[in-house]
Amino acid sequence: MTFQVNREDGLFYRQTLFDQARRVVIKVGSAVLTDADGLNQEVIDNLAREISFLCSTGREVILVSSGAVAAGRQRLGISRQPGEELRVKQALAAMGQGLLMQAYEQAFGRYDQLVAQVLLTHEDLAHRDRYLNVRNTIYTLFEFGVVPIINENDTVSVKELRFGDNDTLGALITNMIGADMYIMLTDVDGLYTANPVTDPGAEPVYTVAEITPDVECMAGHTTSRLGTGGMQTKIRAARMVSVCGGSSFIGPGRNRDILRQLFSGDMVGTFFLPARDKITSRKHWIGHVLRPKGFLILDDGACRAVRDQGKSLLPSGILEVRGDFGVGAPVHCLDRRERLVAAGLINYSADDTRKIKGHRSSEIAGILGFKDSDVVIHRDNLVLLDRSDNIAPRDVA
Ligand SMILES: Nc1ncnc2c1ncn2[C@@H]1O[C@H](COP(=O)(O)OP(=O)(O)O)[C@@H](O)[C@H]1O
Ligand SMILES: N[C@@H](CCC(=O)OP(=O)(O)O)C(=O)O
Repeated sequence: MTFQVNREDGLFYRQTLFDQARRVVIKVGSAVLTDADGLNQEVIDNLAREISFLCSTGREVILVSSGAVAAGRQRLGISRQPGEELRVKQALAAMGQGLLMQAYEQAFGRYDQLVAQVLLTHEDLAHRDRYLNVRNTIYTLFEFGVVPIINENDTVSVKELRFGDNDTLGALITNMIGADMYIMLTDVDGLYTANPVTDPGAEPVYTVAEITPDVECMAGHTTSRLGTGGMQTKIRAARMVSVCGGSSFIGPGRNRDILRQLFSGDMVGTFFLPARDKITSRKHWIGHVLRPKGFLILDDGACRAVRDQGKSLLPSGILEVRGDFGVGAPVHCLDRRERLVAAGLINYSADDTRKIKGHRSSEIAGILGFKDSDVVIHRDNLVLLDRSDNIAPRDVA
């Protein structure tokens, strides 16, 4: 299979990238942290030991941790019901987040490692000033030698704008702070060619050079009662990190020495190499953090110009405009079959874009009575996406 590299090359890449990684984000999922009785204290103690060890090697580490809902459930003594309402989960998270932090505070305390709680909503990352504030806070915590422990602020997150799974949140944080590596610890040994829980013939994948549609097809949803998103959200997260130049890893969170093993070059779990063509942090923010306020359907020529020739989007290539948005809003560009092509910040409002669609740039001033730009989306504000980046519902946010 073309997306995989051979074992020797894989080992070499891993060793080099782990040696060089100075800033690392570690995400630990509900499937590992929690069991039927709530938080698994042994896993928390072990994580604290392993992360304190990494910090002692001079690395800056962030922990993205789930577990608030499970901890709240444990304290209230109520079991999980099928189709549980969001408000119930939010109430459980409100109870459990404090308990989760208490568990970490104690566990890290044994190694004299300081920790801090950072709770985020999607809105915090979608507003550029808030995004930069969060980043500065994290950098300052690093200066103090503190490990930030991040979770979604479940209690205030509205349904439509939730990260939902912490895989995505961890990837956004990795790119935001320019971390070298994103480590996702879960309840399976890594990525398999199919879900190993349901398919006994599934084989482990060690090193992924490029996240092709073949790789995406391997990923199934979660079969655990505790996790959210399964491998699908992990692969998408790995892809987001890879296009920004970082590497990712998926591996077994219950393995006692997992971080020591990884950083000493053991061949465990699945490693994803950085993409060859990386995008800037600003383009990452446009394409992966912002949710679209509208959609543009493009003709084939416009898709080719944007995707293959790196050009700006002209009004002549737009077939249809969906949604109601203002100047500067984030929009998604789709092809005729409604497959995702790109995301960008638009130079005209929805009403004005509807008026100029299908026309030449030289006609804009005549139609609108003004012309702010020849192009509808400038290529500096345009980032290519594909099917697997589609995190937004097709109706407008
Ligand atoms: N191809 C695959 N390889 C490995 N695991 C897979 C695959 N497809 C689906 N899975 C599922 O993904 C689960 C891990 O994801 P999830 O339950 O969301 O964990 P977490 O809480 O750690 O994020 C595994 O338990 C497994 O059921
Ligand atoms: N934010 C929620 C967890 C979300 C969640 O389950 O995510 P994941 O760990 O990716 O399966 C909590 O703290 O309980």
